[in-house]
Amino acid sequence: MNIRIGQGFDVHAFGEGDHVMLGGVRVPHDQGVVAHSDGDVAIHALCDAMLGALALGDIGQHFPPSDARWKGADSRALLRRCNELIGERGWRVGNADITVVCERPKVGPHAPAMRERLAADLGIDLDAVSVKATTSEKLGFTGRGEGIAAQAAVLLVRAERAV
Ligand SMILES: Nc1ccn([C@@H]2O[C@H](COP(=O)(O)O)[C@@H](O)[C@H]2O)c(=O)n1
Ligand SMILES: C[C@@]1(CO)OP(=O)(O)OP(=O)(O)OC[C@H]1O
Repeated sequence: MNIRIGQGFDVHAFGEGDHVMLGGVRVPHDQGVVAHSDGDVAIHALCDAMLGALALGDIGQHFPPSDARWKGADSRALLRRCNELIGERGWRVGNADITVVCERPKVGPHAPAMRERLAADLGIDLDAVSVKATTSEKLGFTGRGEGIAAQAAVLLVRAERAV
C-alpha cells in the first residue's frame, strides 16, 4: 500500500503565562498553557497523527514527560524527529490538516505563519499544510476557556528515493 492515514488529538490546560505556542508560532495571550514541553497542541496533534499512520505509538512514548530532556522543549524539534522517524521507514507527509479549538486566542491571523513553519519542518509544500480554527461555541472545557485542543489528520505517501 502506498498511502497511510493518521489522526491525532491533544489538549493542554491554560495556566500562567503571556503566550501560547501554536504551530511553532508564539501567539500573544493573557494566559499560557500547562505542559512539560512548550505545550504546542497543534504540533502535538500533528506528531501523533504521523506516528499513528505507521502505528509507531504516540509522542508520550517517544518523548516521555518524565524525561527532563523534553522539559520546555521546542515542539518543532519533536516534529522534525517524527518526520525523521517516518522518513527512515520510507514515508513522507503528503498533506496535513489541523484544527485548533479554543475561544481565544484568535488563531486565524497566525495560521499563515503556522503553515509556513510546519511545511518547512516537514519539508513539504505550503499548500500541503492546512491550519484551521474553531470555537466550541462556549461549550465544554474549551468553551469555558479552561484549555485549548487541536486535532490533526495526515496522509502519508511513499517517499521517492533518490538513486
Ligand atoms: N480560536 C479561534 C476560533 C475561531 N476562529 C475563526 O473564527 C471562525 C468562526 O468560529 P466559530 O467557532 O464561531 O465557527 C472560524 O471559522 C475561524 O476562522 C479563529 O480564528 N480562532
Ligand atoms: C510533548 C510532551 C514531551 O514530554 O509533553 P507535554 O508538553 O506535556 O505534552 P503532552 O501532549 O501532554 O505529552 C506528550 C509529551 O511527549
